[in-house]
Amino acid sequence: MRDEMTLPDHPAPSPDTGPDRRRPARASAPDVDPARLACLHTLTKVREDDAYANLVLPTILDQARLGRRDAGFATALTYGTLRLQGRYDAIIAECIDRPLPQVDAVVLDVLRLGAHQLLAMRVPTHAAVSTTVDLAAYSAGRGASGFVNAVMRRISEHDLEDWLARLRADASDTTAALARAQSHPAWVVKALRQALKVNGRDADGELEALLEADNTDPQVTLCARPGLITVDELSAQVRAATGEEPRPGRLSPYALVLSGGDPGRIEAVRDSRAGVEDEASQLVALMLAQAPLEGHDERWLDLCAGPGGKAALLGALAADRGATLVANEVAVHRARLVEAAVRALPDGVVTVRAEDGRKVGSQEPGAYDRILVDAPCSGLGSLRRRPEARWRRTPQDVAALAELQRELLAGAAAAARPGGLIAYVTCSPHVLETSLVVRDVTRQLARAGIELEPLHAGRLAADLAPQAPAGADRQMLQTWPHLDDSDAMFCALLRRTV
Ligand SMILES: C[S@@+](CC[C@H](N)C(=O)[O-])C[C@H]1O[C@@H](n2cnc3c(N)ncnc32)[C@H](O)[C@@H]1O
Repeated sequence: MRDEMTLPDHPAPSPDTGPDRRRPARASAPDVDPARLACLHTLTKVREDDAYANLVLPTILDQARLGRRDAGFATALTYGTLRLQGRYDAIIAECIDRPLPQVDAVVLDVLRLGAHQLLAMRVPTHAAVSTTVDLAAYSAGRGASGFVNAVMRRISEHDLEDWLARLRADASDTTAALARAQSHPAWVVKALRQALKVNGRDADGELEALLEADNTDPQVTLCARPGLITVDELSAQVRAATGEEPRPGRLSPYALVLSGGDPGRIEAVRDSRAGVEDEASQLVALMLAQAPLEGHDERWLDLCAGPGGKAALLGALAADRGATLVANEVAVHRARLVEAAVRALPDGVVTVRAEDGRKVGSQEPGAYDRILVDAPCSGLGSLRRRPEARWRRTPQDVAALAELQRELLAGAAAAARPGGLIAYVTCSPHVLETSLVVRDVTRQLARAGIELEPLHAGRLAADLAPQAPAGADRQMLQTWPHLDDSDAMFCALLRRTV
């Protein structure tokens, strides 16, 4: 590839022409676009401090005092760059003479931001190149700007389609081609292919669409908590605050979907009568609440409740039913978030606890009628909303989480009364965190004299959702970003028979 590309006006870009760390001659701040600088600060915090972009970006935008338009541009640029970092690194690697790891980390972040503007945003080439060069000069010294200028010009010689074809052509196999072109680690590509297969889907036909869906900006989904606010009332508040007409949910009767914007401008969100919650999350909470149950139906448990979206919906449904909910969360600061999420509910409906959920089975055996185990997981089902997550997670994380998930589900089964219901939920379609956990725990408990009977979660989902999810034919429900426009949420519904 490198040989095919000629750069008559510019020297071959090389890390040698990168920033001179000894004597950085920086451009002055007025040369730098504050929106792009805010993006670079965020990327630096994500890289150096393991920060979450969605947590640090709003503060950085506030400090930069950007107007709404510039803040929107900076948000799209930051999230898009983080999601597509793998694709851009592969492209940048084709444009330089040295291995990518030899490029200064700040310069590489600047180049990634530049590549996203050239290939995924409607920024004119000259503006993308000149602002990126200015950003390099300001953040890494004037010595970096020649290098960045040359790389940006090489990137701009091809459009996205052309680059993707080149990345695919240079890849060693299909997984590597998808990993490079669709910007996912290869192990995640393999795990998602397996998840599609296990769920009876056309893995080869659908995988690229799933990966592509992970690369899109998520919409903002609200949940109108029943008994606290109706969907119509919430819709009126959305219109008043944003001027936007939200669309009704497809998977949840309580959902309203907005194209974007700051939900904090909506009064009901501020006072917790509504919350920001993906439709599939709403659906699985509703499924636990509505699954048929014989006998008493008074004591509900949310075993892993923080930050509290599902606890707030379950609490609202429990209040309507005359039931109570214990919302348990091991991390104290996250238990405080649960308290905030449920604060609009009538007193006495929800009790928030901060304990290790693995102990509940021995401490309160047979105590609960309905239990939600929304287990800590890899989050591979919500990659759209967590732009940096795919680059942080490892296969080792998945194995460690699966162990914890098994312990939590086994504890929940012991805490359910005979006849009681358990919803085992993850925001990941990875087979090690989903069906295999359910299979292992069911077998292990059978040996201990506790029987778990699976209910048909897919059918129940189809009955409750305004539109049946794509996986409604399966006993264990799996929703999909590319088919349901939601997170990839897994839900197994289990009845403890003895
Ligand atoms: C997927 S999140 C739950 C999301 C939550 N249900 C909601 O809808 O907002 C998993 C939660 O489990 C918590 N957790 C991790 N280990 C736990 C344990 N041993 N016992 C209870 N909670 C735990 C994590 O701190 C995290 O807040």
